Formats: sequence, C-alpha cells, structure tokens
Amino acid sequence: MAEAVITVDGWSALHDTRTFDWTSWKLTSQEEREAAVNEFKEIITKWEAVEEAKEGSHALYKVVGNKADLMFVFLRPTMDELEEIKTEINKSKIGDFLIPGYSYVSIIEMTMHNPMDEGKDRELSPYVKDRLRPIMPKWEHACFYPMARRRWSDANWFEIDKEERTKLLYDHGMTGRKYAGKVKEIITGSIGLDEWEWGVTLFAHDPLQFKKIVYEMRFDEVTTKYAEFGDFIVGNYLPKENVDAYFTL
Ligand code: VOV
Repeated sequence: MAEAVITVDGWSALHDTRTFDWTSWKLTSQEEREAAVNEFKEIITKWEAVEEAKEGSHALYKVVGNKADLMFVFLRPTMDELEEIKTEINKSKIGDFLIPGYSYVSIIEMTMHNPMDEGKDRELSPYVKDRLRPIMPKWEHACFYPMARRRWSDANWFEIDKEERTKLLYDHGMTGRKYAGKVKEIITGSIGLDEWEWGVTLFAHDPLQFKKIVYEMRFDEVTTKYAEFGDFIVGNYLPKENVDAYFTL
C-alpha cells in the first residue's frame, strides 16, 4: 500500500481576487475617492507592520486579463487572521467597489520527500523555517494556479510507492533549480481546504520565465503523467506608492 508522506506546514494562505467596479467609482465624488484610497493605504500600512515583524506577508497585484482586476495574496499564522483581513477589506470604503471573485485557501507545505533531508528534522532547519513562513518577494510579476495529482486507474499519484514519488519530485526540484534567481515559488496545500490539491504561486522579474518554467516542467514525469492544472492568474505587482495612481481617474 502507498504510504503517505509527512508534510511540514507553515503559514495559512489566502489568494483573493477582486473585480473593481469602475463604473460606480466614476460616479463617486473626488473627495470620496480620495478618502477611500487613503483609508486603503492605512490598511496596507498595517499589513506592512505585520510583515516588518515577520508575522505574516502580503502582496497586491494588478491582474492582466479579465479574470479579475486585483489579486491579494496574504500569508498569516492562522486562518482567523486571513478571515479578519478579508472582512476588513470588505468593511472599508474601497471594499464597496471590490467585487469578490475567485479565492483560494491553503497552507504552505513542504514534504519529507527530498532525499537530501532524510533523517533530519526539517522543521528545525532555518532554511525550512524560512520556506514555511516566507516573506513574499516583491518582484514585478506573480503567477498563481491551483493543481492536483491524477488519480486515474493507470496513473494514480496516491497509489505509487513513496520512493517513486520521491524520485519524481527530486527530478522536478532539479528542473526548478535551473530557474534560481529567475523564479521563486511558494507551494501551498489545499487538500481538505479548497478545490484542487496544491496552489503554485510563482514570482518573477520577467513573466516570460513563468512560461519557460511551466513549459519545461511539462516534460518532467511528475507533471507529464500526474499533473492536472486549474486556471492561471498573472498579475503585475502594485506597491503602496502606486496605489493612488491606480485608482486615479
Ligand atoms: C522555482 C522552481 C521550483 C523549485 C525549485 C521546486 C522544487 C520543489 C521541490 C524540491 C518539491 C518537493 C518536496 C518539498 O520539499 O515539498 C516541490 C514540490 C511541489 N512542486 Fe515544485 N518547484 C518549483 C516550481 C514548481 C512549479 C512551477 C510547479 C507547477 C508546475 C508543475 O509542472 O508541477 C510546482 C509544483 C509543485 C507541487 C504541486 C509540489 C507539491 C508536492 C507534490 O506532491 O506535488 N513546482 N517543488
């Protein structure tokens, strides 16, 4: 019987996309718009303090394409905090214009698959601690998509031996390493929390690298044989100093 692999788990994650109601925004007075944007920036300042204290992380992206206008990504120690953040956004003035779209709830996950770590307590290594509770890089672009491993009768990820899964993920990691400095990734697990099984959040300076890495990985057996993908969302980083410009008509 296939053996479950131990996971080590980190911060909880919320990917929250919103469509902006530009039509209503245009009908609002300039004073009201300014008040809404100022209040929103105050909320971002609170998130920045959390990140400064290394008690969570956040990033905001302008979504390319029409799946949404904005994508928030939040990492926090608890699900309670994630829900509070969402509610605070909704109660704020700008929240009146942020129509909820897609959301994805998950928890940062690493596994004991990596043979190099065999026998070590991964949770105690500083490297693993940083991976489980990461400060998201504020790189220019992000790409998010959910995925799952196949459970077909002739290709069932959850039926194959642990050693085989370890080998396939090792090969996958080797492909990933070629993108050091070009692509950073956060893998979050959503089994029992949301649809799909893992969320992949990628960061890059050049969005072409998203296409390159995902394409190259399509040839790794772990992907060729076992991967299913959901919708991709690509966004451009929106720092607080550019929030005024984004909402200005
Ligand atoms: C920057 C690139 C990069 C690097 C270095 C990297 C490395 C690694 C390692 C070493 C490990 C294994 C175990 C662990 O330590 O947790 C993983 C794990 C995983 N990955 Fe990955 N991945 C990358 C990138 C990367 C991409 C681009 C994708 C999606 C495309 C594809 O075709 O799948 C992905 C998927 C996953 C998933 C879904 C998992 C979870 C486990 C599973 O059972 O599926 N990943 N990943």
